[in-house]
Amino acid sequence: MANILIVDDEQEIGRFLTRLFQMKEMNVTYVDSGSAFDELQGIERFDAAFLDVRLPDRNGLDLLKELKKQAPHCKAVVMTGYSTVKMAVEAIQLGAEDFLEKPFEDIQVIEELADHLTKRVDYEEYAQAAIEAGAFLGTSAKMHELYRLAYKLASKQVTILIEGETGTGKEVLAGFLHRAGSRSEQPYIGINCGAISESLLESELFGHVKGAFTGAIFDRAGYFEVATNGTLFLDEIAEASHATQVKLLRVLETGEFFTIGDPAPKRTGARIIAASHSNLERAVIEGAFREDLLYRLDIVKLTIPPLRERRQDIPHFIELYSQKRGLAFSFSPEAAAAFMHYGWPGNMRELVNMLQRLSVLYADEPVITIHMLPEKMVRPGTFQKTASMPTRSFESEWQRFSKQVTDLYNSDEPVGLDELLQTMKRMEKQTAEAFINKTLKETAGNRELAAKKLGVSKRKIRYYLNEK
Ligand SMILES: Nc1ncnc2c1ncn2[C@@H]1O[C@H](COP(=O)(O)OP(=O)(O)OP(=O)(O)O)[C@@H](O)[C@H]1O
Repeated sequence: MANILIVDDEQEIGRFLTRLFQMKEMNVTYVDSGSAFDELQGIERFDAAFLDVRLPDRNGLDLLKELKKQAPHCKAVVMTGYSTVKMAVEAIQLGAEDFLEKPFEDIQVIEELADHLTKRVDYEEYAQAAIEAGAFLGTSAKMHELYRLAYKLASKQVTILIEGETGTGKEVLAGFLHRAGSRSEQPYIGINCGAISESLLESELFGHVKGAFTGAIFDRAGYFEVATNGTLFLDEIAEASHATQVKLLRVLETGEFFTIGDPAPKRTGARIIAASHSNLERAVIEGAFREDLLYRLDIVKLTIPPLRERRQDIPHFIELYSQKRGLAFSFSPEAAAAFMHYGWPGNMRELVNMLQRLSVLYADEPVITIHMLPEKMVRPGTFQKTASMPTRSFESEWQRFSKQVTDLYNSDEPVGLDELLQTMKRMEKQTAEAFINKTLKETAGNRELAAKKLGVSKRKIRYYLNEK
Protein backbone atom coordinates (compact mmCIF):
# COMPACT_ATOMS: atom_id res chain seq x y z
CA MET A 1 0.00 0.00 0.00
CA ALA A 2 1.42 3.42 -0.94
CA ASN A 3 2.37 5.82 1.83
CA ILE A 4 1.43 9.42 1.23
CA LEU A 5 2.36 12.47 3.26
CA ILE A 6 0.33 15.69 3.16
CA VAL A 7 1.63 18.93 4.67
CA ASP A 8 -0.76 21.89 4.52
CA ASP A 9 -1.80 24.44 7.11
CA GLU A 10 -5.28 24.68 5.56
CA GLN A 11 -7.05 21.90 7.40
CA GLU A 12 -9.83 21.73 4.86
CA ILE A 13 -7.35 20.86 2.14
CA GLY A 14 -5.62 18.38 4.41
CA ARG A 15 -8.89 16.61 5.17
CA PHE A 16 -9.98 16.66 1.55
CA LEU A 17 -6.76 15.12 0.25
CA THR A 18 -6.70 12.58 3.09
CA ARG A 19 -10.18 11.35 2.13
CA LEU A 20 -9.38 11.35 -1.55
CA PHE A 21 -6.24 9.22 -1.14
CA GLN A 22 -7.79 6.93 1.47
CA MET A 23 -10.54 6.15 -1.02
CA LYS A 24 -7.76 5.02 -3.32
CA GLU A 25 -6.59 2.71 -0.55
CA MET A 26 -3.49 4.69 0.19
CA ASN A 27 -1.97 5.12 3.62
CA VAL A 28 -2.15 8.81 4.47
CA THR A 29 -0.30 10.90 7.05
CA TYR A 30 -1.41 14.50 7.39
CA VAL A 31 0.39 17.27 9.27
CA ASP A 32 -0.52 20.94 9.32
CA SER A 33 2.77 22.70 10.06
CA GLY A 34 6.51 22.66 9.57
CA SER A 35 7.11 21.82 13.21
CA ALA A 36 4.73 18.84 13.00
CA PHE A 37 6.70 17.69 9.95
CA ASP A 38 9.93 17.92 11.99
CA GLU A 39 8.45 15.63 14.61
CA LEU A 40 7.48 12.92 12.12
CA GLN A 41 9.27 9.63 12.59
CA GLY A 42 10.32 7.35 9.73
CA ILE A 43 10.04 9.86 6.89
CA GLU A 44 11.80 7.42 4.58
CA ARG A 45 8.61 5.31 4.44
CA PHE A 46 6.77 7.85 2.27
CA ASP A 47 6.39 7.15 -1.43
CA ALA A 48 4.89 10.52 -2.27
CA ALA A 49 4.33 13.84 -0.53
CA PHE A 50 2.03 16.79 -1.21
CA LEU A 51 3.59 19.90 0.28
CA ASP A 52 2.15 23.37 0.67
CA VAL A 53 4.91 25.88 -0.12
CA ARG A 54 3.45 28.58 2.12
CA LEU A 55 3.37 27.39 5.68
CA PRO A 56 3.10 29.91 8.50
CA ASP A 57 6.08 28.54 10.41
CA ARG A 58 8.30 27.29 7.61
CA ASN A 59 9.29 27.83 4.02
CA GLY A 60 7.90 24.90 2.04
CA LEU A 61 11.03 24.76 -0.10
CA ASP A 62 13.16 24.10 3.00
CA LEU A 63 10.75 21.34 3.89
CA LEU A 64 11.15 19.88 0.41
CA LYS A 65 14.94 19.91 0.75
CA GLU A 66 14.66 18.17 4.12
CA LEU A 67 12.27 15.58 2.70
CA LYS A 68 14.52 14.88 -0.27
CA LYS A 69 17.49 14.54 2.09
CA GLN A 70 15.78 12.04 4.35
CA ALA A 71 13.80 10.20 1.68
CA PRO A 72 15.42 10.80 -1.73
CA HIS A 73 13.09 8.28 -3.41
CA CYS A 74 9.94 10.08 -2.20
CA LYS A 75 8.22 11.93 -5.04
CA ALA A 76 7.10 15.36 -3.99
CA VAL A 77 4.39 17.61 -5.36
CA VAL A 78 4.22 21.18 -4.17
CA MET A 79 0.91 22.99 -3.83
CA THR A 80 0.77 26.67 -4.54
CA GLY A 81 -1.46 29.66 -5.22
CA TYR A 82 -1.15 31.37 -8.62
CA SER A 83 1.08 34.13 -7.32
CA THR A 84 3.66 31.60 -6.17
CA VAL A 85 4.03 29.66 -9.40
CA LYS A 86 7.58 30.95 -9.63
CA MET A 87 8.31 29.30 -6.31
CA ALA A 88 6.79 26.08 -7.61
CA VAL A 89 9.17 26.09 -10.51
CA GLU A 90 12.02 26.55 -8.09
CA ALA A 91 10.66 23.52 -6.24
CA ILE A 92 10.85 21.45 -9.42
CA GLN A 93 14.44 22.52 -9.81
CA LEU A 94 15.01 21.31 -6.26
CA GLY A 95 13.68 17.89 -7.15
CA ALA A 96 9.87 18.10 -6.85
CA GLU A 97 8.04 16.08 -9.48
CA ASP A 98 5.22 18.47 -10.15
CA PHE A 99 3.14 21.30 -8.74
CA LEU A 100 -0.55 21.78 -8.21
CA GLU A 101 -2.21 25.16 -8.27
CA LYS A 102 -4.73 26.03 -5.59
CA PRO A 103 -7.69 26.24 -5.60
CA PHE A 104 -7.88 22.78 -7.13
CA GLU A 105 -9.98 22.74 -10.24
CA ASP A 106 -9.98 19.13 -11.29
CA ILE A 107 -9.96 16.37 -8.71
CA GLN A 108 -9.19 13.81 -11.39
CA VAL A 109 -5.86 15.52 -12.03
CA ILE A 110 -4.89 15.07 -8.36
CA GLU A 111 -5.96 11.43 -8.39
CA GLU A 112 -4.01 10.71 -11.54
CA LEU A 113 -0.99 12.47 -10.11
CA ALA A 114 -1.09 10.37 -6.94
CA ASP A 115 -1.42 7.17 -9.01
CA HIS A 116 1.41 8.22 -11.25
CA LEU A 117 3.71 9.09 -8.37
CA THR A 118 3.18 5.89 -6.48
CA LYS A 119 3.78 3.76 -9.55
CA ARG A 120 7.31 3.28 -10.80
CA VAL A 121 7.76 6.36 -12.91
CA ASP A 122 9.72 6.13 -16.08
CA TYR A 123 12.43 8.71 -15.54
CA GLU A 124 13.21 8.78 -19.22
CA GLU A 125 9.77 9.98 -20.28
CA TYR A 126 11.04 13.47 -21.08
CA ALA A 127 13.87 12.03 -23.18
CA GLN A 128 11.40 9.92 -25.15
CA ALA A 129 9.18 12.96 -25.67
CA ALA A 130 12.23 14.90 -26.89
CA ILE A 131 12.97 12.22 -29.48
CA GLU A 132 9.36 12.33 -30.66
CA ALA A 133 9.54 16.11 -30.97
CA GLY A 134 12.81 15.92 -32.92
CA ALA A 135 14.81 17.64 -30.16
CA PHE A 136 18.32 16.36 -29.67
CA LEU A 137 19.48 16.42 -26.03
CA GLY A 138 22.88 14.81 -26.22
CA THR A 139 24.53 13.89 -22.97
CA SER A 140 25.03 17.23 -21.28
CA ALA A 141 23.45 17.49 -17.85
CA LYS A 142 22.32 21.06 -18.58
CA MET A 143 20.18 20.03 -21.56
CA HIS A 144 18.70 17.07 -19.73
CA GLU A 145 17.85 19.25 -16.75
CA LEU A 146 16.29 21.82 -19.05
CA TYR A 147 14.11 19.34 -20.96
CA ARG A 148 13.18 17.46 -17.80
CA LEU A 149 11.83 20.72 -16.38
CA ALA A 150 10.18 21.65 -19.68
CA TYR A 151 8.44 18.27 -19.78
CA LYS A 152 6.94 18.88 -16.37
CA LEU A 153 5.75 22.32 -17.43
CA ALA A 154 4.42 21.23 -20.81
CA SER A 155 0.83 20.73 -19.67
CA LYS A 156 0.69 23.68 -17.30
CA GLN A 157 -1.11 26.88 -18.09
CA VAL A 158 1.97 28.98 -17.33
CA THR A 159 3.57 31.46 -19.64
CA ILE A 160 7.11 30.51 -20.49
CA LEU A 161 10.01 32.66 -21.52
CA ILE A 162 12.82 30.98 -23.44
CA GLU A 163 16.19 32.66 -23.59
CA GLY A 164 19.23 31.53 -25.48
CA GLU A 165 21.67 32.77 -28.07
CA THR A 166 20.70 32.65 -31.70
CA GLY A 167 20.39 29.12 -33.08
CA THR A 168 20.42 27.38 -29.69
CA GLY A 169 17.03 25.80 -30.35
CA LYS A 170 14.46 28.12 -28.80
CA GLU A 171 11.91 27.24 -31.43
CA VAL A 172 12.71 23.56 -31.06
CA LEU A 173 12.05 23.83 -27.31
CA ALA A 174 8.80 25.73 -27.88
CA GLY A 175 7.68 22.94 -30.24
CA PHE A 176 8.60 20.37 -27.60
CA LEU A 177 6.56 22.20 -24.93
CA HIS A 178 3.57 22.11 -27.25
CA ARG A 179 3.91 18.52 -28.41
CA ALA A 180 4.68 17.05 -24.99
CA GLY A 181 1.78 18.83 -23.32
CA SER A 182 -1.97 18.53 -23.15
CA ARG A 183 -2.39 21.07 -25.96
CA SER A 184 -0.71 18.95 -28.60
CA GLU A 185 -3.97 18.39 -30.48
CA GLN A 186 -4.63 22.12 -30.62
CA PRO A 187 -2.98 24.55 -33.03
CA TYR A 188 0.63 25.65 -32.62
CA ILE A 189 1.40 28.99 -34.14
CA GLY A 190 4.82 30.60 -34.21
CA ILE A 191 5.51 34.18 -35.21
CA ASN A 192 8.76 36.13 -35.36
CA CYS A 193 8.05 39.58 -33.93
CA GLY A 194 11.19 41.03 -35.49
CA ALA A 195 10.59 39.81 -39.00
CA ILE A 196 7.56 41.88 -39.92
CA SER A 197 6.51 45.49 -39.62
CA GLU A 198 4.79 46.77 -36.51
CA SER A 199 1.37 47.20 -38.13
CA LEU A 200 1.48 43.81 -39.79
CA LEU A 201 2.50 42.16 -36.51
CA GLU A 202 -0.50 43.67 -34.72
CA SER A 203 -2.85 42.61 -37.42
CA GLU A 204 -1.38 39.08 -37.50
CA LEU A 205 -1.67 38.72 -33.74
CA PHE A 206 -5.03 40.32 -33.09
CA GLY A 207 -6.73 40.21 -36.49
CA HIS A 208 -8.76 43.00 -38.07
CA VAL A 209 -12.24 43.66 -39.36
CA LYS A 210 -12.99 44.74 -42.89
CA GLY A 211 -12.36 48.48 -43.34
CA ALA A 212 -10.28 48.84 -40.14
CA PHE A 213 -7.49 50.37 -42.21
CA THR A 214 -6.65 50.92 -45.85
CA GLY A 215 -6.21 47.54 -47.43
CA ALA A 216 -8.32 45.66 -44.88
CA ILE A 217 -10.74 44.31 -47.44
CA PHE A 218 -11.77 41.23 -45.45
CA ASP A 219 -12.30 40.33 -41.82
CA ARG A 220 -9.23 38.43 -40.71
CA ALA A 221 -8.88 36.40 -37.52
CA GLY A 222 -5.63 36.97 -35.60
CA TYR A 223 -3.37 34.30 -34.19
CA PHE A 224 -4.74 34.71 -30.68
CA GLU A 225 -8.11 33.72 -32.07
CA VAL A 226 -6.87 30.98 -34.39
CA ALA A 227 -4.71 29.41 -31.68
CA THR A 228 -7.83 28.93 -29.49
CA ASN A 229 -6.54 26.66 -26.73
CA GLY A 230 -3.26 25.86 -28.41
CA THR A 231 0.15 27.47 -28.19
CA LEU A 232 1.27 30.82 -29.51
CA PHE A 233 5.05 31.12 -29.84
CA LEU A 234 6.25 34.72 -29.94
CA ASP A 235 9.81 34.60 -31.18
CA GLU A 236 12.09 37.64 -30.81
CA ILE A 237 9.60 39.24 -28.43
CA ALA A 238 12.04 42.10 -27.73
CA GLU A 239 11.33 43.34 -31.24
CA ALA A 240 7.64 43.98 -30.57
CA SER A 241 6.87 47.73 -30.56
CA HIS A 242 5.75 49.48 -27.38
CA ALA A 243 2.16 49.60 -28.66
CA THR A 244 2.16 45.85 -29.29
CA GLN A 245 3.79 45.23 -25.91
CA VAL A 246 0.88 47.06 -24.22
CA LYS A 247 -1.61 44.85 -26.04
CA LEU A 248 0.32 41.69 -25.21
CA LEU A 249 0.37 42.70 -21.57
CA ARG A 250 -3.40 43.00 -21.61
CA VAL A 251 -3.82 39.51 -23.07
CA LEU A 252 -1.47 38.06 -20.46
CA GLU A 253 -3.28 39.81 -17.63
CA THR A 254 -6.87 39.25 -18.66
CA GLY A 255 -6.88 36.71 -21.48
CA GLU A 256 -8.67 39.38 -23.54
CA PHE A 257 -7.72 41.18 -26.73
CA PHE A 258 -9.32 43.45 -29.33
CA THR A 259 -9.45 42.71 -33.02
CA ILE A 260 -8.35 45.89 -34.85
CA GLY A 261 -11.47 47.88 -35.68
CA ASP A 262 -13.77 45.89 -33.39
CA PRO A 263 -14.67 47.44 -30.01
CA ALA A 264 -15.86 44.13 -28.51
CA PRO A 265 -13.18 42.24 -26.57
CA LYS A 266 -12.47 38.58 -27.39
CA ARG A 267 -11.00 35.90 -25.16
CA THR A 268 -8.18 33.54 -25.94
CA GLY A 269 -7.14 30.36 -24.19
CA ALA A 270 -3.81 30.20 -26.00
CA ARG A 271 -0.73 29.46 -23.97
CA ILE A 272 2.02 31.94 -24.67
CA ILE A 273 5.64 30.98 -25.07
CA ALA A 274 7.94 33.89 -25.76
CA ALA A 275 11.56 33.77 -26.80
CA SER A 276 14.40 36.20 -27.07
CA HIS A 277 18.04 35.90 -27.98
CA SER A 278 18.70 39.19 -26.23
CA ASN A 279 18.61 39.83 -22.52
CA LEU A 280 15.18 41.26 -21.73
CA GLU A 281 16.25 42.58 -18.33
CA ARG A 282 18.81 44.74 -20.06
CA ALA A 283 16.19 45.82 -22.60
CA VAL A 284 14.00 46.93 -19.67
CA ILE A 285 16.86 48.98 -18.20
CA GLU A 286 17.42 50.57 -21.60
CA GLY A 287 13.73 51.43 -21.85
CA ALA A 288 13.20 49.23 -24.92
CA PHE A 289 11.01 46.67 -23.18
CA ARG A 290 8.17 47.07 -20.69
CA GLU A 291 9.01 45.93 -17.19
CA ASP A 292 5.42 44.85 -16.45
CA LEU A 293 5.38 42.71 -19.59
CA LEU A 294 8.67 41.08 -18.65
CA TYR A 295 7.25 40.36 -15.20
CA ARG A 296 4.25 38.62 -16.80
CA LEU A 297 6.34 36.66 -19.28
CA ASP A 298 9.08 35.67 -16.90
CA ILE A 299 6.99 33.38 -14.71
CA VAL A 300 9.18 30.56 -15.84
CA LYS A 301 12.40 31.20 -17.70
CA LEU A 302 14.08 28.38 -19.57
CA THR A 303 17.59 29.23 -20.68
CA ILE A 304 19.20 27.11 -23.36
CA PRO A 305 22.97 26.78 -22.97
CA PRO A 306 25.07 27.72 -26.00
CA LEU A 307 26.70 24.87 -27.90
CA ARG A 308 30.19 25.86 -26.74
CA GLU A 309 29.08 25.00 -23.18
CA ARG A 310 28.07 21.48 -24.22
CA ARG A 311 30.76 20.56 -26.68
CA GLN A 312 30.57 16.92 -25.67
CA ASP A 313 27.28 16.79 -27.61
CA ILE A 314 28.89 17.70 -30.94
CA PRO A 315 30.09 14.18 -31.89
CA HIS A 316 26.78 12.67 -30.76
CA PHE A 317 24.86 15.10 -32.90
CA ILE A 318 27.06 14.41 -35.92
CA GLU A 319 26.40 10.72 -35.47
CA LEU A 320 22.65 11.24 -35.22
CA TYR A 321 22.64 13.58 -38.21
CA SER A 322 24.60 11.06 -40.30
CA GLN A 323 22.41 8.15 -39.26
CA LYS A 324 19.24 10.00 -40.22
CA ARG A 325 20.59 10.83 -43.65
CA GLY A 326 22.40 7.60 -44.33
CA LEU A 327 25.77 9.40 -44.43
CA ALA A 328 29.07 8.09 -43.25
CA PHE A 329 31.00 11.10 -42.00
CA SER A 330 34.56 10.37 -41.09
CA PHE A 331 36.90 13.12 -39.86
CA SER A 332 40.64 13.45 -39.80
CA PRO A 333 41.93 14.07 -36.24
CA GLU A 334 42.60 17.77 -37.05
CA ALA A 335 39.14 18.26 -38.51
CA ALA A 336 37.55 16.54 -35.51
CA ALA A 337 39.56 18.80 -33.17
CA ALA A 338 38.43 21.88 -35.11
CA PHE A 339 34.79 20.83 -34.65
CA MET A 340 35.36 20.43 -30.93
CA HIS A 341 37.26 23.68 -30.42
CA TYR A 342 35.41 26.08 -32.65
CA GLY A 343 33.18 28.57 -30.78
CA TRP A 344 29.96 27.89 -32.77
CA PRO A 345 28.54 31.43 -32.46
CA GLY A 346 25.52 30.30 -34.49
CA ASN A 347 25.09 27.31 -32.17
CA MET A 348 23.04 24.31 -33.34
CA ARG A 349 21.92 26.09 -36.48
CA GLU A 350 25.51 26.65 -37.51
CA LEU A 351 26.40 23.04 -36.78
CA VAL A 352 23.46 21.76 -38.83
CA ASN A 353 24.37 24.08 -41.70
CA MET A 354 28.00 23.03 -41.55
CA LEU A 355 27.09 19.34 -41.77
CA GLN A 356 24.69 20.04 -44.61
CA ARG A 357 27.38 21.95 -46.45
CA LEU A 358 29.94 19.17 -45.99
CA SER A 359 27.48 16.54 -47.10
CA VAL A 360 26.74 18.51 -50.28
CA LEU A 361 30.29 19.45 -51.16
CA TYR A 362 32.19 16.38 -50.03
CA ALA A 363 29.71 13.54 -50.29
CA ASP A 364 32.22 11.32 -52.11
CA GLU A 365 35.24 12.03 -49.95
CA PRO A 366 36.12 9.20 -47.56
CA VAL A 367 37.47 11.56 -44.91
CA ILE A 368 36.66 15.17 -44.07
CA THR A 369 39.97 16.93 -43.62
CA ILE A 370 40.79 20.28 -42.12
CA HIS A 371 41.19 21.80 -45.61
CA MET A 372 37.53 21.19 -46.31
CA LEU A 373 36.45 23.25 -43.32
CA PRO A 374 35.84 26.99 -43.59
CA GLU A 375 38.70 29.21 -42.57
CA LYS A 376 36.97 30.49 -39.46
CA MET A 377 37.01 26.98 -37.97
CA VAL A 378 40.71 26.50 -38.36
CA ARG A 379 42.11 29.97 -37.96
CA PRO A 380 43.90 30.08 -34.63
CA GLY A 381 42.46 32.53 -32.17
CA THR A 382 38.88 32.19 -33.31
CA PHE A 383 38.09 29.33 -30.99
CA GLN A 384 36.88 31.47 -28.13
CA LYS A 385 34.87 33.91 -30.19
CA THR A 386 31.24 34.33 -29.30
CA ALA A 387 28.06 35.30 -31.10
CA SER A 388 28.67 39.02 -30.85
CA MET A 389 32.14 38.88 -32.41
CA PRO A 390 32.21 38.53 -36.19
CA THR A 391 34.94 36.18 -37.25
CA ARG A 392 35.92 37.65 -40.59
CA SER A 393 35.73 40.88 -42.49
CA PHE A 394 32.60 41.82 -44.34
CA GLU A 395 34.40 41.86 -47.70
CA SER A 396 35.93 38.42 -47.32
CA GLU A 397 32.62 37.04 -46.09
CA TRP A 398 30.95 38.30 -49.29
CA GLN A 399 33.72 36.93 -51.50
CA ARG A 400 33.48 33.57 -49.81
CA PHE A 401 29.72 33.57 -50.09
CA SER A 402 29.60 34.44 -53.78
CA LYS A 403 32.21 31.77 -54.48
CA GLN A 404 30.19 29.24 -52.53
CA VAL A 405 27.01 30.10 -54.44
CA THR A 406 28.72 29.98 -57.86
CA ASP A 407 30.43 26.70 -56.97
CA LEU A 408 27.14 25.22 -55.89
CA TYR A 409 25.41 26.51 -59.01
CA ASN A 410 28.06 25.01 -61.27
CA SER A 411 28.22 21.69 -59.46
CA ASP A 412 26.03 18.73 -60.36
CA GLU A 413 25.48 17.90 -56.69
CA PRO A 414 22.01 18.23 -55.20
CA VAL A 415 21.64 21.60 -53.52
CA GLY A 416 19.83 22.24 -50.24
CA LEU A 417 17.93 25.32 -51.38
CA ASP A 418 16.60 25.97 -47.88
CA GLU A 419 20.09 26.08 -46.49
CA LEU A 420 21.22 28.34 -49.29
CA LEU A 421 18.35 30.73 -48.66
CA GLN A 422 19.11 30.71 -44.95
CA THR A 423 22.71 31.61 -45.70
CA MET A 424 21.42 34.46 -47.86
CA LYS A 425 19.33 35.65 -44.95
CA ARG A 426 22.42 35.61 -42.77
CA MET A 427 24.28 37.55 -45.42
CA GLU A 428 21.45 40.07 -45.47
CA LYS A 429 21.88 40.51 -41.73
CA GLN A 430 25.63 40.81 -41.99
CA THR A 431 25.31 43.35 -44.78
CA ALA A 432 22.90 45.42 -42.73
CA GLU A 433 25.20 45.16 -39.70
CA ALA A 434 28.23 46.25 -41.73
CA PHE A 435 26.45 49.28 -43.17
CA ILE A 436 24.96 50.24 -39.82
CA ASN A 437 28.30 49.99 -38.04
CA LYS A 438 30.00 52.00 -40.77
CA THR A 439 27.31 54.70 -40.57
CA LEU A 440 27.41 54.73 -36.77
CA LYS A 441 31.13 55.43 -36.99
CA GLU A 442 30.41 58.34 -39.32
CA THR A 443 27.78 59.75 -36.97
CA ALA A 444 29.92 59.18 -33.85
CA GLY A 445 27.38 56.71 -32.55
CA ASN A 446 24.33 58.92 -33.03
CA ARG A 447 21.60 56.43 -33.88
CA GLU A 448 18.98 58.93 -34.86
CA LEU A 449 21.28 60.42 -37.45
CA ALA A 450 22.47 56.99 -38.60
CA ALA A 451 18.87 55.84 -39.04
CA LYS A 452 18.12 58.97 -41.09
CA LYS A 453 21.20 58.50 -43.27
CA LEU A 454 20.31 54.90 -43.93
CA GLY A 455 16.61 55.64 -44.41
CA VAL A 456 15.45 53.12 -41.80
CA SER A 457 13.89 53.27 -38.32
CA LYS A 458 15.92 53.12 -35.12
CA ARG A 459 14.00 49.94 -34.34
CA LYS A 460 15.39 48.32 -37.45
CA ILE A 461 18.87 49.30 -36.39
CA ARG A 462 18.27 47.65 -33.04
CA TYR A 463 16.98 44.55 -34.77
CA TYR A 464 19.96 44.19 -37.05
CA LEU A 465 22.45 44.86 -34.30
CA ASN A 466 20.92 41.99 -32.33
CA GLU A 467 20.92 44.17 -29.30
CA LYS A 468 21.01 42.36 -26.02
N1 LIG B 1 17.96 20.42 -29.65
C1 LIG B 1 17.96 20.43 -31.00
N2 LIG B 1 17.78 19.28 -31.67
C2 LIG B 1 17.80 19.24 -33.02
N3 LIG B 1 17.98 20.31 -33.79
C3 LIG B 1 18.16 21.49 -33.19
C4 LIG B 1 18.16 21.60 -31.76
N4 LIG B 1 18.36 22.89 -31.44
C5 LIG B 1 18.47 23.55 -32.60
N5 LIG B 1 18.36 22.71 -33.65
C6 LIG B 1 18.41 23.07 -35.08
O1 LIG B 1 19.10 24.30 -35.18
C7 LIG B 1 18.37 25.23 -36.00
C8 LIG B 1 17.98 26.43 -35.19
O2 LIG B 1 17.03 26.09 -34.20
P1 LIG B 1 15.94 27.13 -33.68
O3 LIG B 1 15.30 27.85 -34.84
O4 LIG B 1 15.04 26.43 -32.73
O5 LIG B 1 16.88 28.15 -32.90
P2 LIG B 1 16.50 29.53 -32.24
O6 LIG B 1 17.21 29.60 -30.95
O7 LIG B 1 15.01 29.70 -32.21
O8 LIG B 1 17.15 30.55 -33.25
P3 LIG B 1 16.89 32.15 -33.44
O9 LIG B 1 17.36 32.83 -32.19
O10 LIG B 1 17.75 32.51 -34.58
O11 LIG B 1 15.42 32.32 -33.68
C9 LIG B 1 17.20 24.45 -36.56
O12 LIG B 1 17.58 23.95 -37.81
C10 LIG B 1 17.00 23.31 -35.59
O13 LIG B 1 16.49 22.21 -36.25
